[in-house]
Amino acid sequence: MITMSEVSKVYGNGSVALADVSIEIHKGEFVFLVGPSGAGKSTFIKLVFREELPTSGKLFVNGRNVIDMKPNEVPYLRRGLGMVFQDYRLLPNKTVYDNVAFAMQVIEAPRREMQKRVHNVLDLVGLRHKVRTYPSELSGGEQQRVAIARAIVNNPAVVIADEPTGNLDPDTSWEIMKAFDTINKAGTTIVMATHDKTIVDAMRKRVIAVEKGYIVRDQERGVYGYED
Ligand SMILES: Nc1ncnc2c1ncn2[C@@H]1O[C@H](COP(=O)(O)OP(=O)(O)OP(=O)(O)O)[C@@H](O)[C@H]1O
Repeated sequence: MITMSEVSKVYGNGSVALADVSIEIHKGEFVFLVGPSGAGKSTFIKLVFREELPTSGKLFVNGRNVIDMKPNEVPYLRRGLGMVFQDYRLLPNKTVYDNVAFAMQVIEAPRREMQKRVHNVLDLVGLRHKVRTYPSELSGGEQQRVAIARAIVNNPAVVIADEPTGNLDPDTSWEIMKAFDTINKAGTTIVMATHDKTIVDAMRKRVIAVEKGYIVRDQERGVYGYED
């Protein structure tokens, strides 16, 4: 699914965000990316969906060569990826239905198929009853569940989440994690950057720890490994 070989990323100001990272993430895995602030986790995620390009190395995502890709191939790469961010990034002037449907409209899905799929993914995150609601009328946890529904509506092979529970209280964070776990059990690969020790320690998934741009630990059924 994701193969990085000797990937480095140095930003224009000289910051080394990733250094010589080689890693393979397989279909169906659930991977936590952990590490101190500024370690390189968000950069890792940005490289995968090609918001940033590596300075050197090789990167393949869903069988696509991310580095040599032509600009018109980038939308195809991103269609195979679902993105979830800490700040939800919903469109404030669209209803829950339209926020989720929007991702399907972009690929010009037939209307009936779209309605069915949007309702299915909203069921999956427990929010079908909110279809006509606007984001400002929802709690943070509900907004994040809408963002998760939007991320999976096109059935991506991989869902990438950057601190998805960062703005949520512990109980709500667990609801969000249950949604991710359900999606993963249905076969979708999940890569999640997080600072949430409680969640990582309880879930016992693969843990990749990054420090100062280097991978310092890669553990099956791992733990968070840092004090909060
Ligand atoms: N656009 C940018 N330009 C210059 N330097 C950057 C940029 N983005 C990130 N960096 C630097 O790269 C390093 C890695 O940053 P990154 O955001 O990937 O870390 P992180 O592990 O996600 O941190 P956090 O947990 O705080 O979100 C840091 O030193 C950061 O200051």
